[in-house]
Amino acid sequence: MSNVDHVHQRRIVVLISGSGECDLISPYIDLPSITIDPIRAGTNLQALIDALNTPALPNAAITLVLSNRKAAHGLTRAAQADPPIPTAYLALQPYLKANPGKTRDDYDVEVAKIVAQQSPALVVLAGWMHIMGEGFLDVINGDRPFDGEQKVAKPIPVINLHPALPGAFDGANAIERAYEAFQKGEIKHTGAMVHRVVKEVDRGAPVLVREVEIIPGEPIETFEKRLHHVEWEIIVEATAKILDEAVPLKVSCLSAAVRAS
Ligand SMILES: Nc1nc2c(c(=O)[nH]1)N[C@@H](CN(C=O)c1ccc(C(=O)N[C@@H](CCC(=O)O)C(=O)O)cc1)CN2
Ligand SMILES: NCC(=O)N[C@@H]1O[C@H](COP(=O)([O-])[O-])[C@@H](O)[C@H]1O
Repeated sequence: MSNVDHVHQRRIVVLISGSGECDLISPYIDLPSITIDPIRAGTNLQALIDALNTPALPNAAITLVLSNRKAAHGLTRAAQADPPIPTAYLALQPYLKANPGKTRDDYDVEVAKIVAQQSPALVVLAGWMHIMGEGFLDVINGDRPFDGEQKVAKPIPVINLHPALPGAFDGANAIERAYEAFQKGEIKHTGAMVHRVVKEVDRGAPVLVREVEIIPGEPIETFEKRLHHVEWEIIVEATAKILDEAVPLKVSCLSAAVRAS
């Protein structure tokens, strides 16, 4: 299923990073054994796109995909969705270069402005590799204006997909770090989670946590493939869960019915 008319759909904005290397990676075919960077292939965005308006993710629309990497393959995935999903690109260093005197905080506010203008019910970080500062969080929480005096009417929930268990491997490169820790006998398994986004990186309240085993002797590529499959499941389940909290389906359908009458 795809993104359909989002006039009456529950609106989602997805943030991604990534590169353009991974045309061969899809949520529904086995990850190739070749060593390409699966961390930024947009496969979790694809899982969300494919779940839209199915029983897994009913009455929902992705109204924007924003990337901080121009070559992110997720931008292609969004453009190839049916109907195409609008995309945007805004990276920190080009922004600072183009706006002398502006700061990382200004960049974070600009990201929040782009997001807030979509009036989303939910923001999903699906491989977004930029630490959000207070500039973003304060705008999204309604504590700071994003355009003149304009503030978001109520806090917009933000969730992040992270390939580790709560408190285990915060930050970037968690998959590799967990695999190495297993080889050293420091952990018996790892996992993946979706958590709420707060200022402290990867320390927001878990929304969905799923353990992933590491099999002794298996190469990292095999382990990583198994972990990504888990991620593709939990990102859809967690998105549906938080979306239902933000805009209960009965309310969303009722408003659609009223508009249609
Ligand atoms: N305030 C928060 N921002 C973000 C969170 C969060 O929980 N709170 N989650 C991250 C996602 N993430 C891990 O899940 C993560 C991504 C990136 C980094 C990081 O070190 N980023 C560097 C730049 C790295 C790069 O550009 O490749 C940085 O921002 O300077 C750590 C953790 C998303 N944001
Ligand atoms: N710290 C954040 C982080 O590591 N996020 C990770 O980026 C990948 C994105 O994959 P994708 O581009 O194929 O969706 C995912 O493995 C996700 O857990």
